[in-house]
Amino acid sequence: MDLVEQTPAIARRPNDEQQVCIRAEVARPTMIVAGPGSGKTTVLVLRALRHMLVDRIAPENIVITTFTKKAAREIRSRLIEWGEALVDQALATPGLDPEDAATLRHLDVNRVVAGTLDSICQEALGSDRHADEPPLVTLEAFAANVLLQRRGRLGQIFNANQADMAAYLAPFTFDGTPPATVGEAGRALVPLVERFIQDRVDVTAFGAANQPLAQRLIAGIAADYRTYLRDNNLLDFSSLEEAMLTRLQARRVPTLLAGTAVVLVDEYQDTNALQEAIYFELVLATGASFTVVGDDDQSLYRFRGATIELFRAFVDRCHTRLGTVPQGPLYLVENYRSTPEIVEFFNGFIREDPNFTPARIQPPKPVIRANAAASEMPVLAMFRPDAATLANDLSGFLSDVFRGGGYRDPNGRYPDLLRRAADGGDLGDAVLLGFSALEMQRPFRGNLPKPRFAHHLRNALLGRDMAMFNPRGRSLRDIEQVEQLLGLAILAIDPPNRQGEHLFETMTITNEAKFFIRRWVAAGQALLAAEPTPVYGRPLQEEVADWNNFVLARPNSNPKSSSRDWPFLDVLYGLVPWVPHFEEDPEGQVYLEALSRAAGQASGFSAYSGKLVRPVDPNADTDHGRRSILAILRDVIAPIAENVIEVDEEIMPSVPRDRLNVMTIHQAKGLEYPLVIVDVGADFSTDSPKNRFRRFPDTPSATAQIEDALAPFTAELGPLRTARSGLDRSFEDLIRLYYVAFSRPQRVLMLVGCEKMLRWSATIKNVAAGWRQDQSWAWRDTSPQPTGRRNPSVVTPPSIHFV
Ligand SMILES: Nc1ncnc2c1ncn2[C@@H]1O[C@H](COP(=O)(O)OP(=O)(O)OP(=O)(O)O)[C@@H](O)[C@H]1O
Repeated sequence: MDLVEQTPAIARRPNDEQQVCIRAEVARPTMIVAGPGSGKTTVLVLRALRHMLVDRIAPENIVITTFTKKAAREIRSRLIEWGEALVDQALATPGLDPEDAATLRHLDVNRVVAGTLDSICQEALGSDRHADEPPLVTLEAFAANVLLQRRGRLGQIFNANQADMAAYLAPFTFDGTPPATVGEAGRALVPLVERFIQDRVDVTAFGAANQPLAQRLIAGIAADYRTYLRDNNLLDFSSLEEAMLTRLQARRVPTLLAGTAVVLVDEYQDTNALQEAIYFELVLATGASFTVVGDDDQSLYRFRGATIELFRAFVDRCHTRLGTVPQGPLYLVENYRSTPEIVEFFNGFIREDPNFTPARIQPPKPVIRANAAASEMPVLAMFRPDAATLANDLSGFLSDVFRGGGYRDPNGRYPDLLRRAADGGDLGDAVLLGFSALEMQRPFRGNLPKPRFAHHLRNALLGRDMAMFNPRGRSLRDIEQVEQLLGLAILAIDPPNRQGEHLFETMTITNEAKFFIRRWVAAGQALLAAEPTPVYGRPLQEEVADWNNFVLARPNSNPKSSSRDWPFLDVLYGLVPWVPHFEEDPEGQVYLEALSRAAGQASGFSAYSGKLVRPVDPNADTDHGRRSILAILRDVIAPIAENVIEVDEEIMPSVPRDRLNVMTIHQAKGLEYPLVIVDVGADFSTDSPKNRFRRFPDTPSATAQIEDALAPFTAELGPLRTARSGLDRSFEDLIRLYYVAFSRPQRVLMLVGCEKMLRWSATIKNVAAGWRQDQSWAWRDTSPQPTGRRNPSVVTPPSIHFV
């Protein structure tokens, strides 16, 4: 079997269901519900094209929203590719009306408004300001955390009421432990405060006098924070969407959306209450037609407020809010993505646990069926005693498939040779998906972080001359080149010869931050001492010395002295040429974007806007130059050292073809690959309570607990969500997660894990490996054995072939 990507849909005739919805009336909302790979996104794209080509709706009046930037790019490229093909074909029609021909020639499909709802809100509100209005700045989560601490007075309040606050926030932290520092409290608080808006919580009732002290304090912190944002024209992601809703409710539709005639929403199952309100108001304000597509079994974003019940009740909600009964649900039942063996596997998986059934859409949607002929390639599985052995064997398998003559089952159970596509197939046709993409375990109680499977795999691949693309696998602060660049930047703006000490040593920042900053400075010093090759004849030492002259107000003939101030970004970019990894390596480019974003965010909330100011008296406490350095250290450098800056690999338009792409399952939503490897438990070698939340939770997840805590104050959502227990919802989330993973492959699905999970008497229970919530195990054949025969030592599910 060659690992070839499937032919795109446009090459074939859409199936009947798709034709039904393509012919749907424009004015009535439409709901399409269908399983994975059935063409939901394809329908949206075709529908948009039909509106442009048949209904003559201008592209800029069509809005398509999707869940990730990557999916938005995918939709845009399909629109352009298929749109151009259709236009060419139409133009070749004999006797075409000249007016129609002129319209077709001028059609610019690129003008369709396609993106995530956040990005569309950002663009619509940002481009709609009056000339005298200050620009809106959207804050990232880390900046929101910093501001909560400072402007929401979290620091003082937390320190004065630590026992109450820590106990209240404990269930909402990553591992359920009470936050010990203000930074940790901030991290637990940000999602709660965002939800106040996303879930449209009655914050007055939440913080009322009869409520627990911690709740009252949190309501106050949130109020101060919101006031600060409002007064300073700052928005976090939830207030960005809220601002859009307010405009729409007041019928002040932003110019970008004013002419909207069509609203098409992909992945509607992950919509939150605030987003639902935006869609309804946009439709009411513009009279646009409204189509949503989704799959209740693929809702993954509960932690961002996604409320599957809104999708399940779409028909009723449309009726109530829009006053019209939508068409649907319409079903798509054929899967055009995967082989029948894979479809059978994920169909079985989603129906495995009877406790999951009530969480699914009612009436149940039809079971998805494969459109392709049988491939004779079963679902594969590779289980090994430990993560290092597994990494080694998996890299050997990948090397056979993508670099060698192909992989053949040594036992001849499936006759086909598995190999890369003859026409340009490469490692980029494969993806490794897992619960997390992290390559190191989180440090626990001061222990050194231990390498995880993805880390072993990176090394094993390197050993066979192959590489990985996993920028999110490692923390920014641990990357060798990031250490060097930030070390150099600190040496440039905060040289040690200021009364014998770096300024950062005198600051009240966390010990964690200081620890990493010191490490970076040492890395920077080492690079300086190594005297790297000059760039265009300029030695690195000179670049650093010039910045030193600027910040210490020394006479300086260099152009740097000419300006009154310099954005810290210029310091970073000035040093980048001596650390070529950032320009040459795809992972390096992603890291540089994250660093630039951290520096850029400072312009929105930091004193001196993230700029380095020329000093007058560099050693005086009141000097603005000196203070501007402190602000950069506190608002840009310290957050990176505290590991709160997220790496966003979505900025890469495409992953290099010669690398194995590693992603979280969340990121893989909506995507497809010829070969998908799903990590179902490579690092689960014991039944450790610490990793139970990833495989078989014994307590409700942090997100489920936040939902429970807010339920009494969200009159509408609360009862909907809590109809199922927090623990049930945590199980549901895991089932949906792995269902999405198992339905991504086009040709081959391979599960990888630790052998101990397969023991007949295994204690490492794992939803991804067929365990049901009632502790029974689908992979274990419990039918009565003939007398005298003992149970085998390991389970061997019939539908999976172990390699
Ligand atoms: N009618 C069709 N004929 C042939 N191929 C199709 C058809 N519809 C969709 N496809 C192909 O099937 C694959 C899956 O389609 P699509 O991504 O639209 O499915 P989806 O329902 O949105 O999937 P998911 O829910 O998993 O995101 C794509 O490669 C697409 O090109």
